[in-house]
Amino acid sequence: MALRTVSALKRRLGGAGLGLLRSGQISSAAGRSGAGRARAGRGRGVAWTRPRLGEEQLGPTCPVGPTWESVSRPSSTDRKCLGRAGNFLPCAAQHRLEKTPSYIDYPATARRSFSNHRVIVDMDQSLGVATIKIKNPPVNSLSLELLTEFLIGWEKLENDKSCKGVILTSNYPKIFSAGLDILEMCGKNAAHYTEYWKAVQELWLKLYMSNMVVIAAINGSSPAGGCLLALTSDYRVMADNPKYTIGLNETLLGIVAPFWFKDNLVNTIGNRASEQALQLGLLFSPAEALKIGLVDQLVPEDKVQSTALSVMSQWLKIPDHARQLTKTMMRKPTADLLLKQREADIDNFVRFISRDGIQKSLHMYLKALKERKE
Ligand SMILES: CCCCC/C=C\CCCC/C=C/C(=O)SCCNC(=O)CCNC(=O)[C@H](O)C(C)(C)COP(=O)(O)OP(=O)(O)OC[C@H]1O[C@@H](n2cnc3c(N)ncnc32)[C@H](O)[C@@H]1OP(=O)(O)O
Repeated sequence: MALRTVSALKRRLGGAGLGLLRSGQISSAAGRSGAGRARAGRGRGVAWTRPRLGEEQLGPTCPVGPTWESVSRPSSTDRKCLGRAGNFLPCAAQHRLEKTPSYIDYPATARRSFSNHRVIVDMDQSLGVATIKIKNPPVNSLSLELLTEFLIGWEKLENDKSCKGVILTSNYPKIFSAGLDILEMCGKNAAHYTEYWKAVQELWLKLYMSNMVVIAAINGSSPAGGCLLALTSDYRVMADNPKYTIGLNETLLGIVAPFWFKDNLVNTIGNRASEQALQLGLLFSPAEALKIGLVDQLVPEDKVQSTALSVMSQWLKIPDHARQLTKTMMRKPTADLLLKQREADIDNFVRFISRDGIQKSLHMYLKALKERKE
């Protein structure tokens, strides 16, 4: 039976760092700027008192990420921790996550892998670099299940003190990701749309604001949400194959890229190019994408992964704290805009996507995709 909710998925995967995720709210229990990072104590950007594992610090005194405290600090009475992306989690639960056994608690060897149904994570511990391969056939659409599993994998890496960089790629050459799963936005109810949009927001916030170096190895087409996923990274290497396209093509589906998609694009390619790209729903060839700065480097198909790795090693030579603070300085204002109005953004999405006209557009787009094959 298909699992349609985060809570259902939590039950199925129970234990994999998930016990703490509240239904409908995918939460970072111990993001790098939160308690997990403090425990790791490797100064990812900011110095602070380092609590030891087992020191229960419940309530408002619990160490939280300094860079995000100002965003939406919980009241001193609500005994909750603020995670990196501004989401709340009971502090005791946060500490339980820290103690949750995972592969990072085992003796270190050069390579470790873990995977769930839709995400493969391969960690090279000697380099401190993980590769996340998206594996959601046929086209790596970003379904709720995929988003949930991705977030679980991401959280594990965030909590792994040896992991300094992540390469994002697809398990299926030719398609990096087909973007948001249209089926998640069609013919469902408001509760489902809410849950789905929360997961989309959460993944974007986590990736966009990660202290790790994130490099996208774009080995195929990457429309809409797929492009957004790539845009969260610090550097984009794309396969130089003119058959592939990348861009925020939402208007072609009769929908509108939310403001934070737009902001991420503007920060990358500038206002004028974004205005045109977004209104026309442009999908760029790799050469065009390179020209406007949507991607940073084109390489032959079989060199995408190795190039991403060598770029990663360059980025990892920069003193970590300086790079992280710089990244935060550059990106925080953009992320804050969403953090300050997450609920309103969800309401907008749910209202917009529930409209009859929008549902009709999405159905027609899906139909056209299918007919293209026939
Ligand atoms: C003003 C207020 C605004 C508030 C916000 C409001 C609105 C919300 C905005 C939401 C933002 C949305 C972002 C998105 O990401 S929407 C998704 C956009 N994605 C696309 O347009 C890509 C569509 N797909 C393709 O172009 C191609 O499939 C391909 C990725 C290039 C791969 O081509 P090919 O290898 O030829 O595969 P097929 O086309 O044959 O596809 C195989 C099956 O997969 C189904 N499919 C494809 N894409 C999706 C998708 N994104 N979601 C769900 N399903 C998808 C396709 O229909 C085929 O299914 P079938 O085998 O059953 O026929």
